[in-house]
Amino acid sequence: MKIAVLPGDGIGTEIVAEAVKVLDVLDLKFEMESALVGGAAYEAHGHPLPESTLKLAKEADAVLFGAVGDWKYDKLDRPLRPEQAILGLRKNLGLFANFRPAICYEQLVDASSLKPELIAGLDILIIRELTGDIYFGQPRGRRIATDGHFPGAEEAFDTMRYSRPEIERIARVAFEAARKRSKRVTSVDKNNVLETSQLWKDVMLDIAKEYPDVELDHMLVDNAAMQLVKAPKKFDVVVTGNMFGDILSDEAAMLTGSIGMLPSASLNSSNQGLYEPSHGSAPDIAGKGVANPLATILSAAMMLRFSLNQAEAADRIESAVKDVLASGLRTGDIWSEGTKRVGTREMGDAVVAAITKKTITG
Ligand SMILES: NC(=O)C1=CN([C@@H]2O[C@H](COP(=O)(O)OP(=O)(O)OC[C@H]3O[C@@H](n4cnc5c(N)ncnc54)[C@H](O)[C@@H]3O)[C@@H](O)[C@H]2O)C=CC1
Ligand SMILES: CC(C)CC(=O)C(=O)O
Ligand SMILES: [Mg+2]
Repeated sequence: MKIAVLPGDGIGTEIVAEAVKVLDVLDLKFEMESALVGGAAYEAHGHPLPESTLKLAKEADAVLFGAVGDWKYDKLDRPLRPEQAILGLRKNLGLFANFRPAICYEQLVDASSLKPELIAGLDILIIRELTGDIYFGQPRGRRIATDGHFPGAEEAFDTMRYSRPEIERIARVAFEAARKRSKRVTSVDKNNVLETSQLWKDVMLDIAKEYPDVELDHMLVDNAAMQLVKAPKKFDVVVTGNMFGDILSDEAAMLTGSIGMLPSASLNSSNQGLYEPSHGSAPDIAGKGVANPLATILSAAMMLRFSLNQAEAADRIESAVKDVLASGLRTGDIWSEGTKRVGTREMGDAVVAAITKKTITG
């Protein structure tokens, strides 16, 4: 088994180092190989997703990814921007199904700005379609106005596009996931305005016929954004398109205490996966040693469970994370009165120590 380790930029390198430390202590039989990606790869090789990095990712059984991007690359041509690396990996590996579980750990209920009764016991699974929609639709581009009325004015356009097969396969992923949970799926779209969303809803209704044991409801995305903070526990499995899922999952992260707590798994049809925290490279805190590594560590646990057939090891990581939170250690993003503030490295060390202690005491 081989894991491609792609730390990327900003806090990516800091948090992935902690996840690797945790994987190392499990003493499992796999090989890890690292490569540059994003801005780091652009600096070294002139491209955010060099052929060698893509090849490593394709050949690996799983990819552990940090984050890419920095404001300093904002003026680069789009194909050279660091974010194209993660989009390119998703597309090239066919990672169409993105799982973003928003779980509020008991120990973090008080850290949230939401009322405890709203989030205690929260366990939502956001399933985001990841290789279609406006992030990939063609044509896209910019036009210089030529009519002379607005000399130099520019028009820019992107294309929101979904095909029936793309929606069918993500629908099945959501219904299958719901079967293992509460048997409820909420499909989120904007069908009152968008053609793509009308197709999305039609296809969801069609696929629902294959799953008579699962209840399907539909919600418009603006309402869903509101309901997520009003009554989050009413949701169980949420299935939505690429852009809406991007936005709603960052919102849902705050129900768990912080964006630093939301892991993710992006899978293709052969269960090969890329595992990354839901957040970005956080240039504002990069290099300070304060980023929360738990979303990445929990993503590594998802990797063990989904792609590497190591469910027991995944349980050990998740249980260690709970122990560490119970012991009162917190990075700044989840800190609250009465808990102990620690940095990225100390948090990773604490998870390693919790795993080691459990191994020794059984
Ligand atoms: N998958 C990826 O590689 C992603 C890359 N990005 C890129 O990341 C860069 C920064 O984007 P932003 O919009 O600032 O989003 P971001 O998610 O990087 O940061 C948003 C806010 O959350 C905080 N934050 C994020 N992760 C944290 C952690 N683990 N611990 C503590 N605080 C954390 C940051 O400090 C910041 O205040 C951009 O270049 C963006 O394109 C953004 C999202 C995903
Ligand atoms: C480059 C972006 C689409 C990454 C992002 O925000 C995400 O996947 O959550
Ligand atoms: Mg995002």
